[in-house]
Amino acid sequence: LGGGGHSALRRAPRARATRAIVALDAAAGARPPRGAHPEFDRATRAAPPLRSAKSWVERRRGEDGSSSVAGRNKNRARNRAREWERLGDMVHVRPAARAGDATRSALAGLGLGARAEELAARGARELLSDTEAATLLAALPRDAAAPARAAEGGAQSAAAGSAQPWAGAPAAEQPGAAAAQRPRWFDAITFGGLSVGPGLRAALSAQQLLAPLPVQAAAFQPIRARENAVVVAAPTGSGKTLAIFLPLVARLLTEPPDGERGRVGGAFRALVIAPSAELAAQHARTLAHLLEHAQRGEATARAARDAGGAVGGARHDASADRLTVALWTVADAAAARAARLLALGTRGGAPTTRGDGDGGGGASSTSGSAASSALDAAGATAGEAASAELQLATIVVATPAAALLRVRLGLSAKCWARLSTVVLDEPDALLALRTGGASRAGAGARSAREGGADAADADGRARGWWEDGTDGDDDGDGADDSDDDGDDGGGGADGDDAEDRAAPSMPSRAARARAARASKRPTDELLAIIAARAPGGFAPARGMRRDAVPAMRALPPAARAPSAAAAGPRGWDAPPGGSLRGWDGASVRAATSSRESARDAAPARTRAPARPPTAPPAQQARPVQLVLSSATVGRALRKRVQLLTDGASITDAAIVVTAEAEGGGGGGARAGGGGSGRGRAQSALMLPPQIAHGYWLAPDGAADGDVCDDAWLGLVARAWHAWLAVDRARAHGAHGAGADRTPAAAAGTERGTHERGRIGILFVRRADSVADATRALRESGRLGAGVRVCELRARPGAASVGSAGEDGTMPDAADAVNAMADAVADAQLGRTTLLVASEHRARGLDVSGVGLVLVRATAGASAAAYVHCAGRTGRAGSAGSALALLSAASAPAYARLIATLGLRLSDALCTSECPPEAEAGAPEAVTPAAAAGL
Ligand SMILES: Nc1ncnc2c1ncn2[C@@H]1O[C@H](COP(=O)(O)OP(=O)(O)OP(=O)(O)O)[C@@H](O)[C@H]1O
Repeated sequence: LGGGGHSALRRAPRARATRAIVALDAAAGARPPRGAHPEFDRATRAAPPLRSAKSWVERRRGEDGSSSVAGRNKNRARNRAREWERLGDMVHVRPAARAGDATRSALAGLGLGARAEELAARGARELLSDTEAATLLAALPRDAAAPARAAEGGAQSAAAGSAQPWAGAPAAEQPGAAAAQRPRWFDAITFGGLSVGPGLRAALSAQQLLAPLPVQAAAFQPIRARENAVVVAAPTGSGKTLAIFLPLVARLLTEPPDGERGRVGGAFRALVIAPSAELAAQHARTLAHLLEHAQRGEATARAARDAGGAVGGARHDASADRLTVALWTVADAAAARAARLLALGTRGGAPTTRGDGDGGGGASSTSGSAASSALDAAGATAGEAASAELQLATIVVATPAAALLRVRLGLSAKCWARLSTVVLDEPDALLALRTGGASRAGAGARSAREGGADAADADGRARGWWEDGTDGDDDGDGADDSDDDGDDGGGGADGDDAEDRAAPSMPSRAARARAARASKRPTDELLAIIAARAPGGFAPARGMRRDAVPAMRALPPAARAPSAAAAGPRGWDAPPGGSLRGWDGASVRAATSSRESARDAAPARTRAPARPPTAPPAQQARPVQLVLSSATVGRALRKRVQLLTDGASITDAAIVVTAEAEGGGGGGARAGGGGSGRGRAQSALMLPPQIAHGYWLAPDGAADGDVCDDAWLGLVARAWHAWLAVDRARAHGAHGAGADRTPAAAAGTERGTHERGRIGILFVRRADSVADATRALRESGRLGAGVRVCELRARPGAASVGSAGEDGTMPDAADAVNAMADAVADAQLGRTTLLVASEHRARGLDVSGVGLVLVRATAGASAAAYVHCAGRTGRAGSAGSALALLSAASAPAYARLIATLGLRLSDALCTSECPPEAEAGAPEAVTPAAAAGL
């Protein structure tokens, strides 16, 4: 096969490997019939011609297919890999093409001769469909993976081009060497092959998840092995959530926390930060499900072992064995009160520091000793409450502001001792990138002052691409907070909300402004604190200019420099010069450290802070793993992460896992990704290719923005009905060219057939428009009598702190999660639901069966926001439609966006008047990579 083929296969988990086999088959002469299926024709036109793969294979046959090919020409190999993957897409549309012999010879060529025989024995005269492949692959001996991994060297040599026939017998019957020759990709095609234990596998099969998706296979080992930094970049709906949680939970389940042999549960070991309460609640529920099943499975296995005396009859301490998950999405009353006092305590006073002779820190500013002691009392109580919770919770899922509020209140040093992983889900939203745009002028200026990364990022190429205020920035800017509620990642709005609830009398505008300022970049601040408090910090510096990171710069040197940490535990000593000035959270931090030192080493006010009593010796500490996951990983984000992880570049600092080839098909962002290898490996915005895109244009004069007037309601209704018609036509199999049939023609086919429920999501721009839009749509009745219209949003107060894992239950974390579950259940009963959500909260939400996304496009719409909204449909390979609702003002922006993303518009999903710009926006016109400045 040559190096290219092998490197493709080595990287390939189940689906791709299957496809590669099929592609090989086709290339070996079994050309699938053109015109057999309209989709197939489309695919063959869009994908590179089969011919090229065939000639490539033939060429390679004539050459020495040795590993040196890959070594000599990596780029070429990568290009070939892409071809394979694209070819592979076609397997879905030609499951019945006949090529049994060719398949067998392909399998034999891959060293899988016995499998080929097995296929033949089954009378398989067809190419493998995905289902067949899954069946076949599931039948493989699970344990076969172990010897292969043990003899990695052999596997690598196989992957590098020296494949030898694999006997194909079950592992037990194979000589170790033969098993070792199996290519590694082959081992990763089942969850068992990934070393996912039986408990976790039970959790997965309870959800009918039978084999890992590509990104899950790719990310498993790096995260499981606690690599310092892992970036998971894959299209929306490609399975990133489990790609991260599976290896994380697998590790937590099997490895005792650092320094605690024999103990698995309890103790805060992982922090998952999500940009919205909705997403955090969804993650908490996913984790709770995994833990519940996994631990039940483990408990059963252990009971069996106990019964057999394998563990010497020792009784397990249940609490030490159980992992639990806690959800922090809003501040609890104590934390809110403490935060209020903190704000009051620092009112009007410049942040003071330990170094200036006042060991009490920032609490001792102009507000006097009464406020200061109240602050200490409230903060200590809240801090202790949070600390106590962390003694029980193994995984905390939180929004940044909610986590920060508790962390600031002074978690005891003990809490940090076992932390091993921090997950930033949607890091670009969490880190609130500001890369240009008028509304960011102030932020840009601030960044420039701070010499931060933002100024450097704000170049022409990145501008506009990452101008993604909808994803958090707006919330971070105190003045804009009024347009949102709850706790967006951008900035601590939840803290404010909680304050309002807990202490309605509080709102001094100045204090609120200060609080907002202090939490301007809560994720940065959180990471800075973690870097300082967790014994191992983040990964060691490599050519890092620490001064470039505002939050890091504010940290005391002992906390910042891993080399310094080696000399002694991290603490809160004042930086040289005794000033913490220049860091937004300085006063709060000073107050926090004051309380800690008061607890840890009284009397604190007269002496330097003591070292945390329980911090393990620095030389034992491993760095905290940082995992980032997003469909939109671009240049600016990489730069920020580079700084946060102290890496010379993100590719050096982190293992970057992408599954772009799997999801970024012909119409998606990948269309333009054929540039440099770097651009491809770290592609920018990714939407799966099976989403059909379209738009509906409002009548002239319709307002832009979230106005719920008659014209707008009519537009929503028209788009909704048109989609229903198309979707029904598709579902009833009378689609002909599928999405390309007209709604009217399609509508005629629906009568007399069984209806399944549909789920759509309508995105409006502002969170406070959600309720209005929902009400207006309900009252207008234009969607039809049977359609339920529901808000998809966590109401402040509905989210709660809770834990799960002990009994497998999760408190009702957020209305949003329940609304999603209801919609799915209703759809199964044949009812149709339209969920209404705000763009801010689009990221990560996973409602299975969403067929339509309606995006209310505005003039300032950003590409990333569109990707995340549209990505709520077409998940895990399912079909979906994304319709933009345009006004005259927003149409040009939409057209640009479509061109930038390289999307194709579906005729059936567009109004007849197509904006000329959109028509002109051929996929090749602007490549995403170029637009993102990759
Ligand atoms: N191994 C699997 N097999 C089949 N379906 C899966 C598998 N893993 C995950 N899924 C399904 O894929 C869907 C999307 O997964 P997930 O939410 O992790 O996507 P994501 O990549 O995080 O998307 P986003 O970028 O939008 O957050 C979920 O409904 C999930 O149940």
